[in-house]
Amino acid sequence: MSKKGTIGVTSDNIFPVIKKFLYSDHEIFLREIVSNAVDATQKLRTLASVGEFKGETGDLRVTVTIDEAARTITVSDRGVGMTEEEVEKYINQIAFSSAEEFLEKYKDDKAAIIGHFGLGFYSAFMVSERVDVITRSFRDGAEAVKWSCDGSPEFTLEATDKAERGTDIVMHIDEENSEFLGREKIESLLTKYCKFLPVPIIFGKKQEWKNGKMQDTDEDNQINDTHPAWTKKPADLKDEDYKTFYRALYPMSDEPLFWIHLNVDYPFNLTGILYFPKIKNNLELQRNKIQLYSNQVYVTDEVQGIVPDFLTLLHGVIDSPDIPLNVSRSYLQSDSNVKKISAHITKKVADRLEEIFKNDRSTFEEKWDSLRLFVQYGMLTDEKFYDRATKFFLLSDIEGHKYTLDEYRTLIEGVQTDRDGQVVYLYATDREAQYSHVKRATDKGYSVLVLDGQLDTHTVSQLERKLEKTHFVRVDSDTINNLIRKEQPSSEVKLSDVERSSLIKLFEARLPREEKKHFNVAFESLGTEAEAVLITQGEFMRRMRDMAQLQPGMSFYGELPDSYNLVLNADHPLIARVLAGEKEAVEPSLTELRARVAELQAEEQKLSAEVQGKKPEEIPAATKEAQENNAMELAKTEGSINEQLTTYAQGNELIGQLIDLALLGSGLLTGEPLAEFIRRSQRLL
Ligand SMILES: Nc1ncnc2c1ncn2[C@@H]1O[C@H](COP(=O)(O)OP(=O)(O)OP(=O)(O)O)[C@@H](O)[C@H]1O
Repeated sequence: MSKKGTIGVTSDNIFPVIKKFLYSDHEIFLREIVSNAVDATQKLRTLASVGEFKGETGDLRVTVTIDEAARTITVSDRGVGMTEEEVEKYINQIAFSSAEEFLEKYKDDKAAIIGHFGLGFYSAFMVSERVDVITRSFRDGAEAVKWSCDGSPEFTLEATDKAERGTDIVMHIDEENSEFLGREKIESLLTKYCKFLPVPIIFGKKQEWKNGKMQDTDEDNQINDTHPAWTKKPADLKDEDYKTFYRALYPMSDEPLFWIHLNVDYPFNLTGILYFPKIKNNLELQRNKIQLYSNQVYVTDEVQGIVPDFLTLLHGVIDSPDIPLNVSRSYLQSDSNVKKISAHITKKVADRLEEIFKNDRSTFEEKWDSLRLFVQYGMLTDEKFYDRATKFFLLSDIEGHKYTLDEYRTLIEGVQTDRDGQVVYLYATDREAQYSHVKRATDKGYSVLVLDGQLDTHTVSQLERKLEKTHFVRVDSDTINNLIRKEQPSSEVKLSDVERSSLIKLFEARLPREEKKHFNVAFESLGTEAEAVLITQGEFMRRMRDMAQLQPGMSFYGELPDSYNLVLNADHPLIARVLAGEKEAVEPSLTELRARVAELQAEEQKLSAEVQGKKPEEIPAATKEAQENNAMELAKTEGSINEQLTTYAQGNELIGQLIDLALLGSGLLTGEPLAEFIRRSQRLL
């Protein structure tokens, strides 16, 4: 028997297309050819188990060999093999037409196909100038045949000698792809794609270092673990087995925190193990660690679109023959199986966390810091996950105690409800820098949370939206009496208008002048025991700015300067001392100017009364002019007062010292201003 033929092609020659196709992904040929060998082996096992094959199955292994001199890679199996008719049918017709169909379908979208599955046998032509298939069917009396094709649509098919059942695929590697003739290259590809195939894959012998070089030992070099942990029953696995498997997947990683063994067979098939890694404070670095398999064949480690975004932070393996692989990612997301799979995994992950929380809260709390970012990300991006996570999401207070949302509410409700019935959650983002504010709050009997994570700003907004009558306020956003506003109004500030405006000028004169910071002087009556001067930063603007840093489209807030309040405690003796000093040193020379200001202000009021209710055109020109002149003189006189106050303030160390103490109390005094503060303090001492 010897035969020549032409593969039934519609297009002239699709081989050049195959060669170019997926140029950067030529390596997948090895996965395709080895998994065909594994399929053929599995089929034989099945036939043997149902009694259709009665002979000896023998050692069912797949071997991969390289012959550098002959420039070939051979993949051999002892599976079902093919008869001549089967070669005609499967290799010439089915394999060819499916390759052609595949190319036609995805010629514009090839990069988007998951793991580039489906090209099958013909992917061998991406790297070969000729491919031989030497095969003998398992059927009694079947004769061996050799099919050979050099990449043109012509092939030959002839009888050949082959003692054993099974198939050898011999790929004659072309010049361009010589790299695939290297042992290390092939070993690394086999490790990537075939590490967990269910039939032993043997690639040469294990090597050892001997007489100054690497030499073969007698032991076969088996690439794969045919029974990876995820294919076993959870009941048969110990914690150590899960950890060992994790190390096999990610040799350099820290130990995982927890894991989930997935095992579903209805309404779709899915197995796998997902691990919770320690997530450091950077979301991006953690992605793409989940490996996707289809019946133990590695497909891809890019699982976006298959699992919700936040789950891509997990590590591990998902194996599902029900995820359609030869489709584009955009199609995937709308596939109903994929949607179900995605929802199922989300639920399992939440259930598992809840279970650990309930059964072993102390371990859960211990690991919470490494879990928190993941849980928050899930809550923020997945409503269903949010609902489930509210049972185990934890808030940490300044002392490190951890509470669920419900527990915390119960704890603070009594003391921290304001006059409008809002429960106020106080928090610090930096317990060191905000220490003095934290202390004031805890001294007052308030609880303070620590929210210093990458996603906390978003979480705060989410909780305010989700929880009723809930308001989050950072400890330094107002003075202690105003953080949580109660029934009794805070006591009145007893300062005259002139005193107020003098103090504003005096302090403004010494406030730091920075482009990115804006200070506003305010007054409060905080009692003689409280600080003389302190700095607060309004919650709303600060939060908007924090958000702007994390979210594109909010850059408007990001560009605004940081806005702070410098709060002067009118009750404090040091403020009284500043005023007294100013009154003694500056006021005498201001007497005339102050009197003039009073006159001008009275005049201004009189003129305003005259024009009140009149349209601009009804106001006499003389009145308008008088108003303008009056305003100009007022500004000028006030300017002179301010000048003198400023000059005085600049030479007054007490004011400088008070401001610096307030900056220090909010962690805002650094660099040269801090050095100057130290020098001044020494002088004063
Ligand atoms: N090593 C082998 N032993 C026996 N039959 C084989 C072997 N390799 C390929 N075949 C036959 O050739 C057919 C076509 O192979 P091809 O890889 O193109 O497609 P497939 O395996 O059916 O699908 P896939 O696209 O998932 O690889 C197979 O279905 C099988 O019948």
